[in-house]
Amino acid sequence: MSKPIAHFSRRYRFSASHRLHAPALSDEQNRETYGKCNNPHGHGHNYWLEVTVAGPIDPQTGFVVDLPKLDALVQADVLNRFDHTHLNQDPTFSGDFVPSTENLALEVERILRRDIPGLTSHEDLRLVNLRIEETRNNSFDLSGADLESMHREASR
Ligand SMILES: Nc1nc2c(c(=O)[nH]1)N=C([C@H](O)[C@H](O)COP(=O)(O)OP(=O)(O)OP(=O)(O)O)CN2
Ligand SMILES: [Zn+2]
Repeated sequence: MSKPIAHFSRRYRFSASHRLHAPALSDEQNRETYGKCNNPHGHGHNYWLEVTVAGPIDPQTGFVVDLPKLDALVQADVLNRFDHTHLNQDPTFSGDFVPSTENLALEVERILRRDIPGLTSHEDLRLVNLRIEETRNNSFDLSGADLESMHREASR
């Protein structure tokens, strides 16, 4: 019989600044589109990142994932890269890829999709939801079917 699958979520905190500005738009269009977030001086957020993985529960440990290993991965690949940085200066966001929270979620997903299967020996561990909360009111999810179709596209 196959092992029961469970979802496990873990939250992380990081702080970063950004300016929402699309190089392809005029200054006026940028102001119209992004309003106060287009201020040339930028502004900061204390982001929450929530990572949800799914996989078989190991009958010996009772765990879906080894937490210190997941923490070390997120720390090394995501938090060390973005915490206390200006996102517009990150190479990913230095061109046309605006550092909106949607695009930040896409970049974090790209990194974690690559590295999460390596956390277990069976490689059945999958990233099934990624949430970034930018403010108390704004949050962005990449989830379920959307992630699956992104994975299929990427592996073509
Ligand atoms: N679709 C998106 N819209 C907006 C994004 C985004 O990433 N995707 N980001 C922003 C800003 O970065 C902005 O700083 C958020 O500001 P605001 O909407 O004013 O924030 P809140 O009202 O939720 O919170 P306060 O801290 O009370 O200002 C804007 N839009
Ligand atoms: Zn902002």
